[in-house]
Formats: sequence, structure tokens, C-alpha cells
Amino acid sequence: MGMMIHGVWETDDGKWAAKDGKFHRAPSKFHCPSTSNETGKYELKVEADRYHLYVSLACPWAHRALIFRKLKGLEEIIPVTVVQPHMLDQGWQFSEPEPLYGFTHAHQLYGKADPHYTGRVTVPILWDKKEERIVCNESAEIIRIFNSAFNGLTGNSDDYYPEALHSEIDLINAFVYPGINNGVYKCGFATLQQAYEEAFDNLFAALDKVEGMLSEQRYLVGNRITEADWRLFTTLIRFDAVYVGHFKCNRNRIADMPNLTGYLRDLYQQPGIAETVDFEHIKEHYYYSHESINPTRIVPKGPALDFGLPHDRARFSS
Ligand SMILES: N[C@@H](CCC(=O)N[C@@H](CS)C(=O)NCC(=O)O)C(=O)O
Repeated sequence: MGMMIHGVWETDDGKWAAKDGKFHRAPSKFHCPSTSNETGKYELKVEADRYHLYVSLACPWAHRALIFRKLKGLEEIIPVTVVQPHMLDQGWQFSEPEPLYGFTHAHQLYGKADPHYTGRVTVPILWDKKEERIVCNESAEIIRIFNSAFNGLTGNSDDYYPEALHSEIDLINAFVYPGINNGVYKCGFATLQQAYEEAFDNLFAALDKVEGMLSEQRYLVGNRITEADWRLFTTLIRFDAVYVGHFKCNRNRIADMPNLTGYLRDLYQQPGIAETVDFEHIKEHYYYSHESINPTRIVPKGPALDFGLPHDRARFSS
């Protein structure tokens, strides 16, 4: 792995490793603008073919953006480029030069956006082709933009963050993000036993809590799908395939939690979602890229998973 230091890619990011043995996720540096026009600030323009999305099919954060692009009918309006699953010394790379500049690596986009950039080179990246800049590299913000900003162009007014539910959704995100979404990474990238055990306990406490909630309602906020569900989905769908083994999140599998199992199938079976899930990229990325965790780089063949199986979640719907 590597990162950008003052606009230059450095392959060895080990010298910035945390001494406390814990995984600390660096905050994203490019933040989504609002659609309203504040003087002097970048304004998001609601235009077709102005923006380009860069994702990894392996990455749960990028997967959120892909799901919202699909759900909101943005595929024609916002083209996408997918990076290769292996993230090695040069970071994310493209299998063929990307379409805008012919770049071979994602760090070149960060360098173009900010020649003095210091930080991680992460996906997803939402790029503005006209201003030649990164609009945003924070998935939580990209999905909010996708949820509503382009409604006028697509005619799709499906709302996964309805105003009346803001506080409920925010409350759920506030424990799902640290406990589960980031929680699996805190287990996997811990370098001290105690840090791992703490993350493990927090992760399964949060999963137990969600399992309990889902015994009483179909989705995280009542019986309609919201942003909170899609944010959880991208972690759950990877859980049994990679987090149980590779990240040592192995108290039990999602397959051992009946409500979460049905819930995961329910979300997976929503129109268009299955085609956003790519287990080849997911397994190749994690097992091959993280040499410190899996030095042989052997990618397991299993487990056999079938998210198309029936579920009993419709029993909650009115
Ligand atoms: N907060 C960011 C996190 C994105 C992120 O960490 N993506 C990972 C892939 S799953 C990445 O690109 N990591 C590269 C690195 O940290 O060097 C978001 O949600 O968009």
C-alpha cells in the first residue's frame, strides 16, 4: 500500500502506522458541495455527463455509490470506471487507461485534482469533468447527492433519506458505521491482540443489536428501505466471504443469524442490486492485496453462498 505525500506517491506507508495497534481511518479530504449556490464555493451542477465515478467493485464504500447510481437511474448520466481488484504498491490501478486522461493509476487523479495532496488515495471518487476536480471522495456524501440532486434529470424521486426520518437514520448510521462498517476493518487491521479483541466485541455487540431490531421490523427504520440499510448491506454481503476469515470476525457468520440472513437476502433481491455485487473482485481484493494479513496471497475458493434463496421478511410488510 502507499499514499500521496505533497502530491507525490510514496509506496511505503508503514511509517505512518499507528503505535496503539488500532486501525484509524483517515477522514476523506474532498467533500461534496451543496447544490445551493454559496458565493465562492464550488456548486454542484445538475448536468448529464458532467461527472464521472471511479469505484472498486471490492470496496464496500464504493459499493454504496454504485448502488445509489443504480437505484436512482443515474447510469446514463454518470459513467463509471472500475479499478482492478488488486491494490498493491502503486495503489488502485486501472486495467486499461481510464477514459478521461488515460491515467493508469487512481493516485494520478488525486495529483491532478491537487498537486500538493497529502493523504490516502481512496475510492469512490466523484470527478467533475468540466472543472477537472474531485467533487467528493466520501461515500456517505456521494450517496446523499445521488439520492436527490439529479432527480430533475432522471425523474426518479425515490427517497432513501426522507426528511421525516433524518434523525432515525442518523442515529442508526451513528452506531452501524463505527461498530460494523468500520468495525470489521478495526478487527482486520488491528496489530495488537487487545485492539483486535476490543473491535471484535464492539462489532458483535452491534450485530447482535441489529439482529434484535430485525426480529421486529423488516428494515432498520421500520418497513421501508432507507439509506441506513444500503450502508449496512455492503458490509453484510462481504461478511461471510471475507470478514469472517480474512479479518478474523469469526464469533459467527451472518448465515448463523436468522434475521440478518433473511434481511440480507431481501436487500440482495431488490431490483438491480445483485448486479452490483462481484464476489470475484471482493475476494481477490482482500485476500491478495493485504499481504501483511495473508502473506501467501491464496484466495479461498469458498464459501458457497446463495443470496437468491427465499426469505421470510415480507411477513413484516403491511
Ligand atoms: N471514507 C471513505 C473511505 C473509502 C475507503 O477507505 N476506500 C478504500 C477501499 S475499500 C480505499 O480506497 N483504500 C485505499 C487506501 O486507504 O489506501 C468513504 O467512505 O468513501
